[in-house]
Amino acid sequence: MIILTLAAVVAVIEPWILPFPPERVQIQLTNAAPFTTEYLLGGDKFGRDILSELIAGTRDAILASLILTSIAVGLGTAFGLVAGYFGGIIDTVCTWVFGVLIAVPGIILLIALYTLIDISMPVAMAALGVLSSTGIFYLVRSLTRNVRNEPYVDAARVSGLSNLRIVGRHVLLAIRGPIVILAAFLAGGALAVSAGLDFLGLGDSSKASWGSILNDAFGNYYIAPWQLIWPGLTLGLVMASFVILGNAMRDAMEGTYIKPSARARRREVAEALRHAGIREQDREAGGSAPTERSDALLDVSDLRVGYRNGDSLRSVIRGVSFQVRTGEVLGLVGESGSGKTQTVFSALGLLPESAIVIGGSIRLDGHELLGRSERELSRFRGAQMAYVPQEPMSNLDPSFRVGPQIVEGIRVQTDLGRREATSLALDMLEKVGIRDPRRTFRSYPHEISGGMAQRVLIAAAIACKPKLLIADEPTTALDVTVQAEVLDLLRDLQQEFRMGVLIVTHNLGVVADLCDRVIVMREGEIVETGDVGDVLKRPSHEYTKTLLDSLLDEAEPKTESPSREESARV
Ligand SMILES: Nc1ncnc2c1ncn2[C@@H]1O[C@H](COP(=O)(O)OP(=O)(O)OP(=O)(O)O)[C@@H](O)[C@H]1O
Repeated sequence: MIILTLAAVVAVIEPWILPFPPERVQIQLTNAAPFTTEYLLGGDKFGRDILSELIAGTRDAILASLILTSIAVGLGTAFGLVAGYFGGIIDTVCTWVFGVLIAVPGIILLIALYTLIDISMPVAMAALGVLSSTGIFYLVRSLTRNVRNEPYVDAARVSGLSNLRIVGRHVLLAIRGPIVILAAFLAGGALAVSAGLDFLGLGDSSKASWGSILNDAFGNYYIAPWQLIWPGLTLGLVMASFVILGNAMRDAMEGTYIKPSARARRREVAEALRHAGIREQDREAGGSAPTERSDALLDVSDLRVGYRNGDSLRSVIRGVSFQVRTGEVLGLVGESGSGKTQTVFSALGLLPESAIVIGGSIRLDGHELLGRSERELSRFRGAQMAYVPQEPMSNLDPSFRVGPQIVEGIRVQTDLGRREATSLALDMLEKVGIRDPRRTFRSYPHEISGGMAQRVLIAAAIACKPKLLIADEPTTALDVTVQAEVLDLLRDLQQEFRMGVLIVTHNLGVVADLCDRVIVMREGEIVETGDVGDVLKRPSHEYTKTLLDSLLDEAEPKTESPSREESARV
């Protein structure tokens, strides 16, 4: 860091600190030894001061490094983010263009350009920057693909943030570590390349440069071998400083890159299948045309969702229909894999790209949600429907303090200024039972407990007073005492705000505690629905009885469902 700062300072104040003009020749000091004459580092074979030449070459060396690195990082990062985040055709085009760039032999091209049209150093470095952006592009693209399905990115999407903001703030911040490190290595490499070109005599011969000093010393090797030391040492020290800086940054930022979750990896595999020729969303569903109004707040009708499995389509939601009314709490229960999350993700617009909505409709307050673009959906999320996820910790962006994440969502959904949004966020934190809202507001996610993180997410979800709150297993990741507190909190808030609540759970105890009505799902279908009291007292389906039995046994709900034949007998 000290060496790099020194080099940068020398580059700026170079004209004022030169001991001698670098081109001044004193024949009597030709090959003068270092520390013996007025030339501190000695004289070169023409009688010029080596120290003055080194100082004079610093500005161009740093400039070359800056131009190449900033163009490579700027281009690679921008296109990598866009390709990785949006995928599809944008990704295909970007990957193709950068694939072509990677095949261009940069140094040979530069030598040809220098020889044929005598380009200037900044132009040469800019051209090399464009060619070097491929490494950054592929790095950023792959990191972005891993991060884009992380729960906290989904959470940002659900809170209504635009894609630009999500990419610029949440994704870029999560992946910044590796980019900074690669940029430091690129900067060192750029120095070597520019010195190498000058060494070959391709640069501006009227100006002193580190490469040309090295070249002069090399030609004079048998007479004054020590002349190689100074340019070699300067180049080596600055390049090594860049590499050490890169390593130090990697150590400092270790852990800031969030590893892809199993879910994200599963999605990537599915996405690869889609690229192998699988059709995108089936547009039979929904559409954005206005539809007839229904009394229900959320009206899901004949929803069918599937995933391509080789040549066949595997249905995971098979004709699901239900309604959530204003002020009502509806529980969605079922064994693992029964389709609860896929159902609520269909409403929230969070299904992975590989999902195919085969048919049906989901209306929120009379407005069809299926088939809408991200931009259109963001008008509904946050203000109209909000989401409380299963894993509170992974739904908070670890790079930001808790408070600004709530404020950000509020400001996107309302006209409030920063100050008012901050005060609303603090009020909400207090409302969800956080004792010291200001302290929590200023904390990073890793500084708060899981229960507190879930309270924070509930505060963020209800801040804009949504009509519908969707909670996906909101207590599963919490310990038992905290579970009860969070359920109490949800009940109180639901009554205070008169929200419709759709709560996903595999736990009939939660249903009994919180819900007015319940839907029991199995293998993508609804097998039983009704008022909680009726369903729990007189379950009509064998599978519901199995779930109830496991609850009464005080055991985990059984995940083995009765066979279809057995169910059919009921
Ligand atoms: N990306 C995907 N690709 C293929 N199949 C998927 C994908 N995501 C989910 N599924 C399948 O959809 C079905 C329903 O999954 P879903 O996550 O909705 O279940 P769930 O009832 O919410 O289970 P859990 O309680 O374990 O979260 C499962 O069989 C699952 O394997």
